Amino acid sequence: MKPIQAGLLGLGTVGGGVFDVLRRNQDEISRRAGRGIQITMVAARDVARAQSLVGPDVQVLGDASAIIANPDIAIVIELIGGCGIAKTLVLEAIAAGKHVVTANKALLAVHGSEIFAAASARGVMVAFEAAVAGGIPIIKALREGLTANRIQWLAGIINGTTNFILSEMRSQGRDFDVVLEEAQRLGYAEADPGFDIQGVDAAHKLTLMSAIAFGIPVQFDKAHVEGITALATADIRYAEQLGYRIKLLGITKRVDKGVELRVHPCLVPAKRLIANVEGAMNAVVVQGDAVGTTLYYGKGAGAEPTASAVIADLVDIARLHTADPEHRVPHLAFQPHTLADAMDALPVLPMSEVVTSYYLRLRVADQAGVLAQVTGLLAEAGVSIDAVLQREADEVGGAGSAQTDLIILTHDTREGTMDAVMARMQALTTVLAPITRLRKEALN
Ligand SMILES: NC(=O)c1ccc[n+]([C@@H]2O[C@H](COP(=O)([O-])OP(=O)(O)OC[C@H]3O[C@@H](n4cnc5c(N)ncnc54)[C@H](O)[C@@H]3O)[C@@H](O)[C@H]2O)c1
Ligand SMILES: N[C@@H](CCO)C(=O)O
Ligand code: NA
Repeated sequence: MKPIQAGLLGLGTVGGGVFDVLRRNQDEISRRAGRGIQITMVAARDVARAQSLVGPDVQVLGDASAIIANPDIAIVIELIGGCGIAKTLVLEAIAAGKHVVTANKALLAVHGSEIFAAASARGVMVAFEAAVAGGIPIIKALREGLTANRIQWLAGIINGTTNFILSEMRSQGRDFDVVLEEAQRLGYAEADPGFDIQGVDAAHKLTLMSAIAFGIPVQFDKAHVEGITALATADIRYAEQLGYRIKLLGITKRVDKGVELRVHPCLVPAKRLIANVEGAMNAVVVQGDAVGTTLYYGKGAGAEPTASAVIADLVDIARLHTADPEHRVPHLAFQPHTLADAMDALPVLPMSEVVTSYYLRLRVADQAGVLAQVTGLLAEAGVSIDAVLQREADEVGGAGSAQTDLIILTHDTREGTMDAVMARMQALTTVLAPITRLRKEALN
């Protein structure tokens, strides 16, 4: 059989990795796919540079649309990123009847409904394993491996850049900004690293996993998104003293009233495997009713780990493209006509309805009665306390300091209740700075 031809749009970190891995492992890949897979055309901004990277056998153009229009190209690999030109090109490829492989989680989390509908109508596949947790085959696992299960929840470290920053801050005491620069140099960070550190990238990935886990449409606009920019090293230290690690987690959970969809820094018991996922590594824990808890771990960013996922999608397409579209795995695992009803039955809940436990840090006046005032307000609101840690004033503010840190861990509480009680605590004259609130999850 003749090799299937692909056009690659964007020869940056991931595009370069795809090109290299496909060339290096082409024999094994074609033995698996049943035919060769060749990138015969590349679109790049800097054509001369790209041509020198890919060699003379590959045609390099500045105009991506010309590649999409080429009748020999069956698969378009979109590795430009973002929701601008990338969206136009993906829709153009679908309209031209080309299958699409993309690592672009921002595009699919925001415009997935439109893109998947267009692809289904045209009978083409949009494959996106690389968009979530890089090289970890989590889309494959959720869509196919766990298909027997009613998924109850999943939680993951799904942004390598922030996990790298948090790991280095905790274990080496390094500064946030210095580690972020290193993550950018290593090719982990998004083009706009604000997406990483503000939790947006993790929320894009979580939105896609949530849709696949529960059979609901992608609803990025309903996700609760918090990043790590407000996290203080003091909190990382206190969490450790209490037996926890702080991780930026994406959590989606099926509860009675609907689905939780949230990204925020989170205390996780230090003994959990996921608490020990360090550096740019990713991990996703999935709880299914039949299988129980499963854990997926690996490199979530970087050229070749991400290329591994892109090429897996290319192989799937090479095998499946002649199959009747109805026999392919649906984009979001569930048959598309069932998604809207499921959304009514499982609405994404506002954060005020989420029930979780909390870590609170209050900078308070070091005087008698403050602890009683604060715990009194929690008791009045019906919030039960799990642990209290009070630092010596000298440790916090230096010798003779009149301030101290009070750290409180709570049992499960509705977020709306916690918001109200925090407002009352904040109004106390003995509370001297904005209260830090982090969530805490047992993940068992
Ligand atoms: N870097 C990672 O570790 C990683 C991991 C998973 C997913 N992703 C996703 O993969 C995609 C690519 O990321 P990246 O890190 O390789 O980015 P990158 O910035 O390194 O590469 C993007 C490339 O696209 C090129 N480009 C821009 N506009 C173009 C156009 N109109 N025509 C042709 N080329 C154009 C740029 O010049 C650049 O070389 C993004 O969606 C990103 O979110 C990246
Ligand atoms: N910027 C992303 C790349 C992988 O999607 C990360 O750091 O995880
Ligand atoms: Na993946």
